[in-house]
Amino acid sequence: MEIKVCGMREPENIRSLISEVNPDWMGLIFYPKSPRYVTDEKAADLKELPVKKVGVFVNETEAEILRKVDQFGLSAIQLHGSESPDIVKSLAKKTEAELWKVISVGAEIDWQSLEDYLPYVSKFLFDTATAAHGGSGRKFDWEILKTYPFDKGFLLSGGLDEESADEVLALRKQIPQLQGVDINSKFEEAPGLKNIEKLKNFKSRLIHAGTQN
Ligand SMILES: O=C(O)c1ccccc1N[C@@H]1O[C@H](COP(=O)(O)O)[C@@H](O)[C@H]1O
Repeated sequence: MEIKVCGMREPENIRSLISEVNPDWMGLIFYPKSPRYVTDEKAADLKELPVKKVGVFVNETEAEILRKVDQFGLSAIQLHGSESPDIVKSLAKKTEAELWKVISVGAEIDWQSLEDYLPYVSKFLFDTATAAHGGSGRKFDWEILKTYPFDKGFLLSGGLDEESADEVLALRKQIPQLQGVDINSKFEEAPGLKNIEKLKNFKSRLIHAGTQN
């Protein structure tokens, strides 16, 4: 199971995250309206860190996304707005960073509407639909994912907390394309500042329980 810890910002907190939690991915939010927004001044501190970084963007221009990939040394681009397949296709021609398309889940998902993204994305990420685009701390009804029709892997997101580990593992037994989780606001002391003990606890529950089954 992959673990992405999103919404990181503070250098000391990031150092602890890398040395004590060692997640597969660390997310930096480049959406100016987010309380977890990472400014350009942080680039020098963050570029060379020994962790794969994912930039989170909401309907951002292509030029700005590509600038941030270079400036922050991003390994993946998480498109968390209403970016069309054409935008993703165009980005795919211009960067080697992985492209992840977020699908905001409300009552239903039109699976057919995801087909045009398939050639260009490394994975999908399912999050709860919210006016603020992300970071809602709310789960959606995961039952809907049992009808996921593609082989492409995806991450599960939206309000995951320490208690979610067992449920995630149970879901994975039914949906092998569920390749990991993205965790954020439920592990925070303040926006952009994570509780390292909670993260360690969640990871060990996910890994330990995963090896028992
Ligand atoms: O966290 C934010 O502020 C944010 C703002 C705009 C787009 C995405 C954002 N975060 C992403 O939201 C999901 C779920 O977060 P949560 O667990 O519900 O707090 C996660 O993918 C973050 O990358």
